[in-house]
Amino acid sequence: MPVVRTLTRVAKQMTLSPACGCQVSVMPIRSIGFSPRQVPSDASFHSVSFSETDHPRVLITGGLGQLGVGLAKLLRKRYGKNNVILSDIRKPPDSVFYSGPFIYSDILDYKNLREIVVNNRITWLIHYSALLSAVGEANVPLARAVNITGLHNILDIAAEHGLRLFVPSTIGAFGPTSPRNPTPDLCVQRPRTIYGVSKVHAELMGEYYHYRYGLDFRCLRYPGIISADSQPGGGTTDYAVQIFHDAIKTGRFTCNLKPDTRLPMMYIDDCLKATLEVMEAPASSLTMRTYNINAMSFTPEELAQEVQKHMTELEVVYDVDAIRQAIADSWPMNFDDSNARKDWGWKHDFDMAELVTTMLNYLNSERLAFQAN
Ligand SMILES: NC(=O)C1=CN([C@@H]2O[C@H](COP(=O)(O)OP(=O)(O)OC[C@H]3O[C@@H](n4cnc5c(N)ncnc54)[C@H](O)[C@@H]3O)[C@@H](O)[C@H]2O)C=CC1
Ligand SMILES: CC(=O)[C@H](N)C(=O)O
Repeated sequence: MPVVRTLTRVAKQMTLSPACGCQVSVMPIRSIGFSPRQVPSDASFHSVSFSETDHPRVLITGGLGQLGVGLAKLLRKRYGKNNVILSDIRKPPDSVFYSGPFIYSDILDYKNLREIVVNNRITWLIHYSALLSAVGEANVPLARAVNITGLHNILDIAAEHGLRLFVPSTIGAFGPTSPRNPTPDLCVQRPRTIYGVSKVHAELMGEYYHYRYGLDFRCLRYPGIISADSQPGGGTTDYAVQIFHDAIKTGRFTCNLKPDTRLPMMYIDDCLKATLEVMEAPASSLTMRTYNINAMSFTPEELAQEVQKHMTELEVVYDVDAIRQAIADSWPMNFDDSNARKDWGWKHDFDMAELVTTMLNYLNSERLAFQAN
């Protein structure tokens, strides 16, 4: 029985392969004769490995959210405009549409995804599509479909075509029984949101595909991300973006979390830098496939005080949203990212003071430009 023999060999390799994940191609899909979707073993004939091209050919899913456009800008600067394709199910604004390749892609449509990967000779896939924590709780069936079924499509396409795959996870992948201050990479993960559950599932499935099929899966657990030129998509950490907009527009901010709710946070430039760095890191430097990354940790009260150093007149009131508060109370307060710092040299640039100055400078200059027109 050759199939049984092959599987026995594969099983032996699995037991022998080091837990570090340094051997990327321990079990190529071809060696077991079927891909995760049961396609014939030669179905990946059209895949293009990174070494065959000067630059990776990158597809970003869910690219019109808070993070995708900024990441596309960074990657296009590095790899060339036409080597980075943004995709989403929404209509892009003119500024995005005319800044580089954009394509419609619904991650729930497997055939369409595969066609995009094949026709555009994609080698790296950055999977940003998701429903975040608060919107996920408001629509659990949709969150389950996009975050879990969609991820399965992504994993299969990536494994079938030999892609390097990045899937972000989050502080939301931890729950009330996790150590919260600090939260290490490896500990109990029992989140209580569909978002968190789907992200733990993504971490585990990605790592499983790595060891089982040799998928080059890379994952960072992002903290709450703060950006000036893009809006957050419905998360628990959104208050830390909204405070800046309201401070500039009205001088008054109503916070939906309690003043002493401490959460890990990061400025978007650091988040995108980390993503690029982990994607470029040699596989031999990665002792794990999923890393915490962090920059700072603060409460709404501490953030408000820092903003008030620049805008003494800012008034902050609290009107707590019970659902968001319960989520925040189950998440890490401080994130231990020592493994990322040790393995691939992760280092953040923005602390809270730098973040606040940068956000206010950006939004103020935007307001002045708007008034001048
Ligand atoms: N922004 C943050 O603070 C954090 C984000 N992350 C993760 O980073 C990734 C990107 O986050 P954001 O840009 O903030 O998210 P976002 O919510 O702003 O954007 C998500 C995008 O996914 C798209 N999408 C929804 N359903 C889709 C489908 N069926 N097919 C294709 N696209 C679909 C939406 O149209 C949207 O543009 C997500 O996976 C998120 O979980 C993780 C931790 C923190
Ligand atoms: C931290 C996240 O994953 C996101 N910003 C959310 O609050 O849901």
